[in-house]
Amino acid sequence: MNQSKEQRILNFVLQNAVRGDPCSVMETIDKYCSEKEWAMNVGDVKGVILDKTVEEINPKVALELGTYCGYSAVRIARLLKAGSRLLTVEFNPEFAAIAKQMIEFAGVQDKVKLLEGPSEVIIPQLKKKYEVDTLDFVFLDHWKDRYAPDTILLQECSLLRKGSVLLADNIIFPGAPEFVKYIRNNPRFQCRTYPSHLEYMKVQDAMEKAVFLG
Ligand SMILES: CCCNc1ncnc2c1ncn2[C@@H]1O[C@H](/C=C/CNC(=O)c2cc(-c3ccc(F)cc3)cc(O)c2O)[C@H](C)[C@H]1O
Ligand SMILES: [Mg+2]
Repeated sequence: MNQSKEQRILNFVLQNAVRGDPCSVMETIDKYCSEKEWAMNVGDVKGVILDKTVEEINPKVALELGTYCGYSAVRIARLLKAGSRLLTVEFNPEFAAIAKQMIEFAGVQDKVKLLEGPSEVIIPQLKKKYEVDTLDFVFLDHWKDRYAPDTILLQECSLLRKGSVLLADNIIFPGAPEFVKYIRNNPRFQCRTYPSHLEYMKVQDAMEKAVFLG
């Protein structure tokens, strides 16, 4: 049975990156995906916007929706201070298994908890089962039509507090029109758009930052 693209990405990292070095893992994934096979990692260009947002917030508790191969989980976790944690949600078992290996190879496994399952099931479990009070930072990068419903669900589960920051990938391409409409017209969020480029391509994309006002 021939390998999946995601397995090929992981193997390329295992054979070419430096174990325990998150930057080496990110660079190796970016190299493979820009030279060999494109994949939907946030990438090195939009990744800088993600980095700056995480560094500005310095979250104690961060949530990622849509782990995929673990690229952005490694990217976020490398910036977390001691005692901080990233909860990342992935419902595809094959991708979860690949991401787990990617996170462990990068050496950030002590900061990352990979939660396998759909976000609409996991989000309501965060308080009781995963001992979350509120979330400081949420990175949305899963199915684009799920950004808005999951943002509503986060509020319904009282997981956002005054100042919680959401950062959403792919606002232009593939686009998340329902989310943009919902969040920009919502007086409870202060929004800002960060124009950028689609990972590994010369195509316009953007990220949306939304601060919950409580
Ligand atoms: C219903 C369950 C919801 N709950 C869920 N709960 C848990 N996990 C979930 C849920 N929904 C999805 N996931 C997981 O998240 C991942 C999904 C990621 C999705 N990302 C894109 O579609 C995209 C496309 C392009 C793109 C650009 C240009 C192109 F030409 C083509 C594609 C670029 C980009 O940067 C993109 O992020 C993963 C594959 C999938 O298993
Ligand atoms: Mg994306």
